Amino acid sequence: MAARSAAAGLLKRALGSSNQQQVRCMSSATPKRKVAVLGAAGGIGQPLGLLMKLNPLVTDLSLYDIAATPGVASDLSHINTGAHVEGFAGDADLGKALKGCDLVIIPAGVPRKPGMTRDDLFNINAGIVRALATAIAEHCPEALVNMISNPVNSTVPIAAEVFKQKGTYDPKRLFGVTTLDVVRARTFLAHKKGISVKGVDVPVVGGHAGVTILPLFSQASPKIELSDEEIEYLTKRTQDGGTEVVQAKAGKGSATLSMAYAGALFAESCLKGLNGAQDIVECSYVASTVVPGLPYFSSKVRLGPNGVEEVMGLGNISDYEQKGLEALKSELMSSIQKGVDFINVKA
Ligand SMILES: NC(=O)c1ccc[n+]([C@@H]2O[C@H](COP(=O)([O-])OP(=O)(O)OC[C@H]3O[C@@H](n4cnc5c(N)ncnc54)[C@H](O)[C@@H]3O)[C@@H](O)[C@H]2O)c1
Ligand SMILES: O=C(O)C[C@H](O)C(=O)O
Repeated sequence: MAARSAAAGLLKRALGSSNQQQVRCMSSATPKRKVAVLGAAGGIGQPLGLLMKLNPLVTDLSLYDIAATPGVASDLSHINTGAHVEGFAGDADLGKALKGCDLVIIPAGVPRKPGMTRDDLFNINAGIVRALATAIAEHCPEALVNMISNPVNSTVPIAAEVFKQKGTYDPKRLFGVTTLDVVRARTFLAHKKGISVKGVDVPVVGGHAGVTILPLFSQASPKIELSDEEIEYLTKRTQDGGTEVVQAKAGKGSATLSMAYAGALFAESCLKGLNGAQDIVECSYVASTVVPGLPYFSSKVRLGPNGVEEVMGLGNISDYEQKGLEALKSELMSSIQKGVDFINVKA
């Protein structure tokens, strides 16, 4: 998948060659791209802002949070890469933060503590996402939206319903970010088999919570023989990856650094697609007809100038994965419905 080369690019940039980058960024061949991070002062928002500041595809970086963004923006603005950085704090500034954006990344909202499910975040995060989606519809209706805020299985339908009400909905432009599941599946597979993670890829389909996360190890590349026990272990570990971090952080939040990395990979692929690159494929949770009865589903998606150019099917999956697919349907559907109802059903 394209994310692999993007990963190499991110690392190369993070390690140096920033002067070269600046020159490339200013070349007339690179279109101007404004990217906003909403929730930019948070655990994900700050390192994600850093990674976007290092990305030569970003010409303007708009950092928004309810507070503290001027400091984060001032800090990042001293880095000698091309992106112009501005910080915006509070409701009154949200419109300015969004105006002219090509891509809006949303890691705003509360994270889990041990013992919580992602759905336990719904009551707080649903309202935050509704407010941010409303502002996007008003100020940058054509931007691509990368939704990180949990529960992703519900926050994507929430944003979609807001956009529908505002008359701006384009299913090609709204993405639930599930890249961290792919990043984990690659890492866990490589570790388990004692091979280099370079070049390892694993599609992950379904949604982004517990059993709705369905890694397809039968489609891993390179082709790797796995026993039933290994598949069971790797599947569970990928599904529980977020909980593993929540428990290790012991009350101090959930994955932030690995999420910032994954979010930056996905955002870079979106920007490359917008800029006309061919064959950029990522897994993402999008409006879908891949599984009848599930209006949103994560699968491989081909990205391009319009956002989603093609939602790809599941391909051949193993009997074990087919069982996993059956097992995720009811939970995923009820999370989707909960998001839809939050916008449409009056309490
Ligand atoms: N999709 C994924 O794979 C994935 C991975 C990790 C975390 N997450 C989710 O990302 C979210 C953020 O996690 P975090 O660790 O960065 O949390 P955090 O608490 O460290 O940061 C969240 C930030 O959002 C800000 N915020 C709150 N309301 C806002 C609003 N209305 N507008 C703008 N900003 C607002 C807060 O001020 C804070 O700075 C959580 O919901 C978490 O569950 C998703
Ligand atoms: O697990 C969480 O709550 C955060 C995120 O969804 C993750 O997968 O790390």
